[in-house]
Amino acid sequence: MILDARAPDDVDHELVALLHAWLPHRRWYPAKGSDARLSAAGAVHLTDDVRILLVQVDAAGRDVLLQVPLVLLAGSAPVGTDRASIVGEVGGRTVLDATGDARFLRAWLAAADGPGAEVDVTGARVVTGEQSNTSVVLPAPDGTPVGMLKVLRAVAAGENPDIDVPRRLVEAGWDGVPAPLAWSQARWPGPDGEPVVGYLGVLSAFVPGAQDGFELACGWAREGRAFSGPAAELGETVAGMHAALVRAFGADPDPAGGEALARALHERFAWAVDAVPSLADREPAVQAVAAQVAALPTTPARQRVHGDLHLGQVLRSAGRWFVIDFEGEPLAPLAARVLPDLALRDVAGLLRSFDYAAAVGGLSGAPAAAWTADARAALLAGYGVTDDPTSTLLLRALELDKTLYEAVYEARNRPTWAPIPEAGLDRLLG
Ligand SMILES: Nc1ncnc2c1ncn2[C@@H]1O[C@H](COP(=O)(O)OP(=O)(O)O)[C@@H](O)[C@H]1O
Ligand SMILES: O=P(O)(O)O[C@H]1O[C@H](CO)[C@@H](O[C@H]2O[C@H](CO)[C@@H](O)[C@H](O)[C@H]2O)[C@H](O)[C@H]1O
Repeated sequence: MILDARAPDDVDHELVALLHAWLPHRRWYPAKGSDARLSAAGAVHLTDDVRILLVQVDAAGRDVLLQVPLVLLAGSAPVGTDRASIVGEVGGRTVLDATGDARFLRAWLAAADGPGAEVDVTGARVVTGEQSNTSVVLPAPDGTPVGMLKVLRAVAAGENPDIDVPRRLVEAGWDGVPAPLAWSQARWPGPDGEPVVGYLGVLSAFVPGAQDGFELACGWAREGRAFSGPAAELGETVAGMHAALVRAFGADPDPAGGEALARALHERFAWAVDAVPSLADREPAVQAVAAQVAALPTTPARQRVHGDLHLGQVLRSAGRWFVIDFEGEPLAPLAARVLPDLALRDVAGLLRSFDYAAAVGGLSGAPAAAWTADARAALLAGYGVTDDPTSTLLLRALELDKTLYEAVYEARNRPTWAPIPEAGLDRLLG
């Protein structure tokens, strides 16, 4: 079923006024630190007291349509309500963030497509953490977690790789991804007023006992324990994922050689300098890497990839790795995130993650270098990357590209972590 958004009413406009104060403190708010203009683009009325507000966020250089599910309660918030979920008050009604609310979840599941799952919405638990979206654990009636609902925060018209790709991977027979169980879509007026359809969220099979790969790696780094075993298995898992992506979506030969990649690196650099002007003095070194890449007569075929693979996107359960979050880089436009790309981009993303895990795990200097070197070698061996000059250069260029992205990401979201990509640039640019 496709849910239709209604034109915004007076209550929606009042709700947006309330959100001015609440949204900037949400981890998933995409325009932190900039002076954004918020407006109501429409609302899906799930029940009389639950609505999904679609909020247009216009910030310098960024237009995002945000999904904000809200409950409007008569009277004050019930005792025990998490303070962070209280948005404010409108017309004598208390406004709550609805993502973990049984009323919202019941209505969401009733409107969703897919095989579905039997869940007890009253036992829902919102996951807190470093997220671009909001995830909710849903238990079965016996209390065992059965599904993970991801409420997408930035919504966009068209296919969503975070739903489409896992579905296709499961169809291609790959079991390294949690299977999508239910997904929901809405229709709202697009920029030219014509209706467009996009995804609101997806419920995926819950991976029991899963450990976040980043937390796991940070823990091992903190203990000074070599990560080569899990890293090698992760390399094998990613190789299996890439093979399944080719089965599902095919692959295109690369007619442009290294020039296309070099151009993309220049563009990434210009984008990064625009956001973080202090990067400008890296230009000669970035250009030198781009020039080497441009001289490559051929590069490997392009295929669908994960696009933002890092240790926070992999889960370890019962000695196996699972890959999640196929949304691509949240700071990139959707059209760019679904283009075929070099499979090595995902490998480079994981290599970057080892730098983060070492730093967050408290390692620096020679112990950090030794820990990351060991994990890197194991990942590359597990994946099957050979150390020929072309692969080495491609990986360096792709790591550089990712590090520039991270410099912008950290400046916008976690400025205290900005030294991690900064050190990465020092390493990659010599
Ligand atoms: N299917 C799942 N089973 C168990 N835990 C999951 C599942 N999917 C996600 N998670 C947990 O939720 C967190 C956030 O999920 P993710 O898809 O990365 O969201 P986001 O796009 O907001 O970053 C993950 O780090 C992981 O700990
Ligand atoms: O998981 P998301 O899709 O929200 O990805 C974004 O946020 C990530 C951080 O949560 C960010 O990843 C960077 O930090 C990680 C540690 O927190 C590290 O493991 C990654 O290597 C590093 O890139 C990701 O870049 C961003 O798109």
